[in-house]
Amino acid sequence: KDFPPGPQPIPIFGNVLQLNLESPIADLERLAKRYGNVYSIFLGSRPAVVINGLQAFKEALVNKAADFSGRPQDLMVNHAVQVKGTDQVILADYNPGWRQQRRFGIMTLRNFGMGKQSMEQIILGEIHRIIQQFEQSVGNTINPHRLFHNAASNIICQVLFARQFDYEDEFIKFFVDLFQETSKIINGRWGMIYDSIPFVRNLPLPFQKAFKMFKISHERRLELLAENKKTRVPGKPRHFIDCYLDELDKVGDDASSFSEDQLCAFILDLHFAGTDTTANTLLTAFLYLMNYPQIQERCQQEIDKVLDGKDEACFEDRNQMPYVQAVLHEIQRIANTVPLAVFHCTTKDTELMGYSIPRGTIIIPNLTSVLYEEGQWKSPHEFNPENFLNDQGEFVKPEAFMPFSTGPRVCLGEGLARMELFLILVTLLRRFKFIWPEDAGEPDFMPIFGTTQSPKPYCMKVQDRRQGVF
Ligand code: HEM
Repeated sequence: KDFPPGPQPIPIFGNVLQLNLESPIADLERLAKRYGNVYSIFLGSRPAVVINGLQAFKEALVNKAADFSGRPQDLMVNHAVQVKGTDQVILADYNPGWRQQRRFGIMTLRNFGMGKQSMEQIILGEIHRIIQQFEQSVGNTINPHRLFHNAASNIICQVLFARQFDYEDEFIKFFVDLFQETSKIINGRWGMIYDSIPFVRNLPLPFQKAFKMFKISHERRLELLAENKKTRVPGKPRHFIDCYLDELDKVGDDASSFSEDQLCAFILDLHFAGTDTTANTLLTAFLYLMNYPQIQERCQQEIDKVLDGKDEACFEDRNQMPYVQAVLHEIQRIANTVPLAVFHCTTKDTELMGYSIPRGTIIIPNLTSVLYEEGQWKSPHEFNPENFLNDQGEFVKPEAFMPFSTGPRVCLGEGLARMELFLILVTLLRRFKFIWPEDAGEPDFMPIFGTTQSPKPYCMKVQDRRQGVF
């Protein structure tokens, strides 16, 4: 009674056959037009409520945060990722253990230099590698797909365990493949089928690949932990893993949520969440900047002016770059990198915009609906930095800008991600001009859907902006 309305489900399948599983985004938008901003769909026999638009987001994820911040526990992603009953962090339900782990994670990332010099140094160090790769491609075309994934992965690896891998290293290759492939499976066609139709779960269907890859990834993380323990000096942390082990020494694993298994899970969460998201946002950035050359050029003018006489950019410089800030935010808005956030779950019987929603209902926060919401943006459906500029040309951030979601589950790595995006973009635009190759045809801006969505593979032509100057 009073459950949100939605399309009529059919037995066994619920509504999954009525959605385009290649990308359900357009169908979800169509359903919002028909049923309103809070409506229901059935994943097999499981009810889910889709939340759309800023108002519903604020009411659910902020004002009623305690009711709407759980995580479902019986989806493919839980079965594939969870090890030995650990809670993970991303997938942990709304409970004291999750809160403890999350608080530790935020604090440790911050102390390791989130907003401080050392994190900047890690990022700038990795940028040198990216530059080297681009230098080799000057005058030619390059597919940057793997490069940005490697770079994002390497940055988070240095934070987690102070290792910077060669881009050809097996370790980095394995994890980048794992993240790219499984992020497309989890919320994609096969993940939806697994979640909706329990009797197919043991069949040899493509989702089995995700299970296998996560199992291998667990073994690799165990090896990494064992190696790290050989050189660790308690009380002298070198990176995230050491900090965690120090904390474990302090609090013990009996009465706390801290344990080595939980650490192993935490590493995967940060490595996964920190790679595919940032890399795909960067790929979207260059796809658009190449195809809007006047916007790229205006960024370069501002960058040249602000960085004049400086060797390197720093994160603080963003305050002098309103246009670059506007472009970067517009890129994140249009990229819509995590289109359905991570599914939430109600922790108790609750209400939303006049509807009753029982405890344990899957909540799908449709971030796309907010990032493209009519009435919230000057140009909701176009790539236009004016969405983030006022009449005086100053940078402004509308409330509906929430690519990192909102509420207690808001992205834990937002600070790191924002620093990476700014420094990488600014440093690369200062040094190179990126050109859409003449023979590349019309650009295809329609992303490939997944938990994180990515642009279709493309090539870029690279020109060194210093040539002719020196
Ligand atoms: C452009 C880059 C990124 C975007 C767009 C992004 C977006 C998101 C979104 C939408 C969520 C789900 C929030 C929700 O459930 O409501 C999330 C969660 C999370 N993100 Fe990010 N993220 C990015 C980068 C990162 C990085 C670099 C890290 C790691 C350092 C990270 C770590 C996490 C974690 C651990 C969570 C789970 C938080 C929790 O459940 O309490 N993310 N992110």
